[in-house]
Amino acid sequence: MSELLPPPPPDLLDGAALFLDFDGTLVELAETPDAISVPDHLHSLLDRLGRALSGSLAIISGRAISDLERHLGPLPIAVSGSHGLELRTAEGQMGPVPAPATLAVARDEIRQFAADAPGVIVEDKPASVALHYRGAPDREADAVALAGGLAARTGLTVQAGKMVVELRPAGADKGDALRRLMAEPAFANKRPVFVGDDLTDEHAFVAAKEMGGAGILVGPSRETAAAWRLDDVAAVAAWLMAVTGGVRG
Ligand SMILES: O=P(O)(O)OC[C@H]1O[C@H](O[C@H]2O[C@H](CO)[C@@H](O)[C@H](O)[C@H]2O)[C@H](O)[C@@H](O)[C@@H]1O
Repeated sequence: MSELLPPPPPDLLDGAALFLDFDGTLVELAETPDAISVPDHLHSLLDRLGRALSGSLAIISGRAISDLERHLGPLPIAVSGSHGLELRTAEGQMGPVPAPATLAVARDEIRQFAADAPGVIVEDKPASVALHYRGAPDREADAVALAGGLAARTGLTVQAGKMVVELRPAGADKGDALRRLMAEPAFANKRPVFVGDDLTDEHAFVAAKEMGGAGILVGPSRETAAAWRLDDVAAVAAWLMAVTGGVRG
């Protein structure tokens, strides 16, 4: 049970490869996907972490890589987007997995639903479509039911998140992205540490644990595969800043 999860120890990143989630971990959640504010310290923090960890640093996000770079600028580190469906390493880009034809059906029906639901937002990604109801929480049950019905009809998978349901092809998840990145030379022989807040991050917590590392849950306690916990985005930044100076790569 996660109730008693302690904060991560200061030496956790010694000999580690670090994988960071984005929304709710590096940036505060906002009313809409585009309304986030990237903290001023983030670029220098990522830069310092990358050097301290000898390059074994990656972002693994549910956002599309192009969307991440729209907010962060060109990323000089390894990155996975769309919950593991897209991956880019120093050697180049893999994916996204080809969008199945049924995704067009899901996009259409989700757009129709949103057109009649003020506050609901549709986010198109290369191989998936997300339906955000943070702006209309009373439509959660309808959104979840629509996603479930579409999944049953199209064979797509539902990815639930914070005030969002997403329809995506089965296949790679964040855990798979972590495993694939750990096979890259920059990550070889390291111990993976994944930091994340959302349900989609549980796949990566499991993968990190299986590979001899650990997960850090961000936010309130819940049932989780993570071993450590930090309270919020500010606590993540404070911990990363505090440990960066002392990391022995
Ligand atoms: O894996 P992550 O990097 O944490 O991305 C997860 C999803 O984040 C975004 O949605 C969430 O953040 C929005 C901005 O704060 C918020 O408005 C929304 O309610 C959250 O679900 C992003 O838009 C999604 O594509 C990501 O899958």
